[in-house]
Amino acid sequence: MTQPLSIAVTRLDHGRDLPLPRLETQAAAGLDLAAAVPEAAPLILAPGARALVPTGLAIALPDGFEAQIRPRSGLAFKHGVTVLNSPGTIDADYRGEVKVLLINHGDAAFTITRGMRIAQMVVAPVTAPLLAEVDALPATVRGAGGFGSTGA
Ligand SMILES: O=c1ccn([C@H]2C[C@H](O)[C@@H](COP(=O)(O)OP(=O)(O)OP(=O)(O)O)O2)c(=O)[nH]1
Ligand SMILES: [Mg+2]
Repeated sequence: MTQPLSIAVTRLDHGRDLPLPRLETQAAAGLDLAAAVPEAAPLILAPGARALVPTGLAIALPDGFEAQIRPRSGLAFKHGVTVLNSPGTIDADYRGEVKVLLINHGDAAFTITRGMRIAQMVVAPVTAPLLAEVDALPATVRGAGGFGSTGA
């Protein structure tokens, strides 16, 4: 069983009445994020349009972790609505509102209502990369081959 990781969260004024994100099933990888758009003003995403959707949440990840904002496959499959910058990156030192950059790749307008689950947030460990410049890199069989170099 995976050890739970405690993450401090605050609900901002415009998200106060929305439930905190939770794992929808026992071993789900992502916490579903809900849209904190006003009840009286749903956000209408025209075909081809994008929008930064508020979640009403701010978090403080422990050092050594990031959060990734990923699409929900159901929205992508049924409506062509996905996360434009997927996976969005939430840095451990970010204290602003978690926002979701959605794009409508579908051919119909998509309406985002308050509380609609629009994306999911996966928390993952990161390294602290320290670049060490060298004159030559260690040789490998692949070398510089890439972008289809092994065939179709
Ligand atoms: O989908 C996203 C992506 C980013 N962020 C917030 C958290 C993240 O820590 C910060 C910066 O994100 P990123 O580094 O991807 O954007 P940038 O264009 O490089 O902006 P910055 O110069 O602020 O780092 O914006 C979100 O709320 N949602
Ligand atoms: Mg950045």
